[in-house]
Amino acid sequence: STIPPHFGSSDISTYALQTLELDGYLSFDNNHQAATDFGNRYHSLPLAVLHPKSVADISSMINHIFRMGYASDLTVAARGHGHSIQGQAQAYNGVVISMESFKGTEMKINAGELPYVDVSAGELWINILHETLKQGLAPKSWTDYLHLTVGGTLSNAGISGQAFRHGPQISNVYQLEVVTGKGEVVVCSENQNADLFHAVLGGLGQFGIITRARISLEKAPKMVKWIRVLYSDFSKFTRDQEYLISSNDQFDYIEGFVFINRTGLLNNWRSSFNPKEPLQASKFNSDGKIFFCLEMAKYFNPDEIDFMNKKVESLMSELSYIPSTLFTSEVTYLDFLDRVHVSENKLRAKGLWEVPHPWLNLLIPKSQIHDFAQEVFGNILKDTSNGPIIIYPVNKSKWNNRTSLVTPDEDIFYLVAFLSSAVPSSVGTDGLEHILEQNQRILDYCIDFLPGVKQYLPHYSNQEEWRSHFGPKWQTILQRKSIYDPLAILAPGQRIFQKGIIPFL
Ligand SMILES: Cc1cc2nc3c(=O)[nH]c(=O)nc-3n(C[C@H](O)[C@H](O)[C@H](O)COP(=O)(O)OP(=O)(O)OC[C@H]3O[C@@H](n4cnc5c(N)ncnc54)[C@H](O)[C@@H]3O)c2cc1C
Ligand SMILES: Cc1ccn(-c2ncnc3[nH]cnc23)c1
Repeated sequence: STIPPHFGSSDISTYALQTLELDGYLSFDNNHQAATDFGNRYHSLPLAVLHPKSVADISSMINHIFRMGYASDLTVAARGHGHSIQGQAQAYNGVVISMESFKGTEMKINAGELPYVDVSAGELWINILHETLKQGLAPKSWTDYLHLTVGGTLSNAGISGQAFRHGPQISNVYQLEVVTGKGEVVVCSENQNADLFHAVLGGLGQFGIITRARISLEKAPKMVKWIRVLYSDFSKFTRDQEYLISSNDQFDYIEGFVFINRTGLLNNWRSSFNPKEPLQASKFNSDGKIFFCLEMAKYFNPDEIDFMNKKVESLMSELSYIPSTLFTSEVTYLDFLDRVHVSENKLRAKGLWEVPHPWLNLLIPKSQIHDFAQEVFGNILKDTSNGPIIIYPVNKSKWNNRTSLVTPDEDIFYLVAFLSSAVPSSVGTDGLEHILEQNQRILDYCIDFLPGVKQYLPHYSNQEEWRSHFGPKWQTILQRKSIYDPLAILAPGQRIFQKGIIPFL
C-alpha cells in the first residue's frame, strides 16, 4: 500500500508503525490533546497516539521501535492524565501512549491481612478511592488532588499531608508490572527485579512504562475533623508543624499554606469553616500581612466523636496559633480527600482552570526553611501570590532512598509548592512573564544560597542541570538508563536524555 500522505517521506520507520498488529489502535490525526497538559505552556505534537487495549500493545510498540535502533528517531511517552506542567508527558514527532485508554484488567481488591488493590497504571486515584471505599478500605498515602493517574504520580512521588506518617505514594507500592525501553514485560517488587522496581518509582518515566500497580490499603475512616489555624510568626508555625509530624498518633494529615496580602482572609474561610468562636473570630483582621495556615485532619468514625474531640482539644492546647483563628469542620473522608476538586470546579466556572500554570515545587531542608521563608515570602513575593502556596514538613525516614526520586539530605524537609495560575495575555503581576521571573528569582536564590534545595516535579532544560539535580544519584540513573532504556526511547518530554546521544556509551 502507498505511504499515507501525512507521513514524512524521510522516516520510513514511522510508516513501519502501521505494520504493527495491535489489540488497540494508533491515531495519526486529531492528537492535539496529547500535545497539551495542565501547565498549558508546552505543546509538542506527536506523530501518533497509541490507544492500547493490552500490555502486548505497549510491549510490541516499544520492542518494534527498539529493534529499529537508531534507524528510527521515534521516542515514546506514556501519558496518564496529562497533568504535568512542562510537557513531561509529550513526545515531539514520537508516539504518545494514552494510558487512560489502557484500563487493562479491572481493579482487584484483596481485603486480607495486608490489604491491597491491583490497578491499571492508567487508573485515576479518585476511581480507586470510590472502589476501595465500597469495602471500607482506601490507600494510605495521597496527593491533594485525585484526578491524576497511578502511573503519573508513581513516576514522581505522590505526596500530600499523610506523607509524614506513611511516606509518599511510592512508599506504598507492593508490586509493579513494567514495560521496559526494550519492550520487555517485567513484574517487579522489593524482592523481585528490585532494581527496576526502585528505578521506576520516582523515575520520571525514564526506565519503563508502569502498566499495573499493587497499592497497599488500610481501613478507611468514615469522617474527618478538618482543622485550620493561623500564625503570623513563622517560627511558631514551623515549630508546631514539626512537633505534630514527630509522633504518629497525633493527626492523620498535616499541611500548611502561606497567605500573602490576602485581604478578607477570614471571610474566604467563613464559607467552608465554622469559626470556633464566631464573636472572637470577627475581631481578627488579617489584611495586609503574611499569615501561615496550619491545616490538620483527624480521621474518625461517628461512634468515636467524643473521644476524638477530646484528643483534638488536648493536641490543640499545645499549639501556639492565633487563638481567634481556630476554624473546624467535619466532612466525609471522600469529601476531604477530593477537596481540591471543589476548587477546580470553582476555577473552571470562572474560566480559570485551562490557563497557564507556571508551578514551582521545591523540597527544602529543615535547616534552610527559615532563610528561605525570610527571602522568598518576606522579599521576593512580599506583595503578590497568584495561587495557593503550600508548605509542610515530612520525615525522610518514610522515603526509600533506593528509588530514583531525589530529596534533600536531612531527616526533615519541607515541600513548598507555588501553584500559580497566570491570567492569559496579562502583562501585570498576574501575568505569565511576571510569575516566571519570580520563579526564576526563587530558583536563583536557592542555587546561590540554599544548595540543599531540590525541585519536586523537576524541570530542567539541559543535561548539566539534570546531572546537578541527581547529584550522587546520577551514576545510578545512567546505569539504570543503560540497562532498561539503552536507546533513550522513553519519556523525552522530561528532557533528561536525548535519543541517539547517550552519555553512558
Ligand atoms: C491540580 C493538581 C494538583 C496536584 N497536586 C499534587 C499533590 O498534591 N501531590 C503531588 O505529588 N503531585 C501533585 N500534582 C502533580 C502530579 O502528581 C503530577 O503532575 C503527575 O505526574 C500528574 O499525573 P498524570 O497522570 O497527569 O501524569 P502525566 O502528566 O500524564 O505524566 C507525568 C509523567 O509521568 C510519565 N508517566 C505517566 N504515566 C506513566 C506510566 N504509566 N508509566 C511510566 N511513566 C508514566 C509521563 O511520561 C510524564 O513524564 C498535582 C497536579 C495538578 C495538576
Ligand atoms: C490549580 C489549583 C487550584 C487549587 N489547587 C490546590 N489547592 C489546594 N491544594 C492543592 N494541592 C495541589 N493543588 C492544590 C490547585
